[in-house]
Amino acid sequence: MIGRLAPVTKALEIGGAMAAMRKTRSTNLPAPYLKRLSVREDASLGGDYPFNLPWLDGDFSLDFVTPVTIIVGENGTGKSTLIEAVAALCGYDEAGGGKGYRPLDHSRAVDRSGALLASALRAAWLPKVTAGWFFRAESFFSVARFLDEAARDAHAAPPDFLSWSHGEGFVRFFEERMSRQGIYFLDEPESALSPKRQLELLRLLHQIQETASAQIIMATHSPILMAVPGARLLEITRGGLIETELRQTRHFRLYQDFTSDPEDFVDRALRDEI
Ligand SMILES: Nc1ncnc2c1ncn2[C@@H]1O[C@H](COP(=O)(O)OP(=O)(O)OP(=O)(O)O)[C@@H](O)[C@H]1O
Repeated sequence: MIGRLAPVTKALEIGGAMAAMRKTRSTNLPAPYLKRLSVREDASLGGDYPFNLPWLDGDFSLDFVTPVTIIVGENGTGKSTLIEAVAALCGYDEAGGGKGYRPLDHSRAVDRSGALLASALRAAWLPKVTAGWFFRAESFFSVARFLDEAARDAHAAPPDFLSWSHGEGFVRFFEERMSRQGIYFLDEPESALSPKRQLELLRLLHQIQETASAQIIMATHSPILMAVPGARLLEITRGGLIETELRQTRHFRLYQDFTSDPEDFVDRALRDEI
């Protein structure tokens, strides 16, 4: 009797798992889901920040053609503002978190520039996905605390990302969240990660790029994270966003210069010759 029931139980378990997976997937189409970003015809550009960013004009548009899109550029070129704006346009709080999460106290002057810029933009989807996350290193701790409190309120086990080191907590968080279908925004995720931990994130991003199981839009200064095979690398400059390659980025060339002869590099840097 047991022998006959076991396969039935197994089949039920597999059926249950598949049903659960189907429940968390809203589409069988591959990423990218957000296909295009463009400026609304009725947007009034110019004037004050963020509408005066040098690359933003009426013709600005950005096509997403790969599951993983990586945005690079110098400090102050507008990467964070752009990521915040796209995240806000997709329904995320510009302070970071999941949809509907308001983990930060917005009464205390959190910058609204991303949401402001979102009002000038239009998004085209195929299909529109509603799951995902906006990861910002600076708000990770309040988000993690919020997740623990929300789990406790629901009498569930808290995810407890904070009882790990910063880097370990970040990587655990990425592994847990980004294994699900959705759109994920990452703003400089390397900030708490050692180069070795960045490799763990690189592997995860590579898997997402290969399987097209989620869409990632990430701003980074890390040459390791820029190196996801197959991902589209865009450099943000005053003139706009241009497609580039890892070895052409200033970040890569600078690190290459440094590692090939650190003493000479530092010497030149101290004389302000780099
Ligand atoms: N609230 C604000 N008011 C006015 N200017 C701002 C404001 N926030 C940012 N800026 C300016 O807008 C530009 C873009 O800022 P942003 O933070 O998006 O750059 P970034 O490329 O993400 O830089 P980083 O690499 O340092 O994170 C910068 O010149 C910055 O000084």
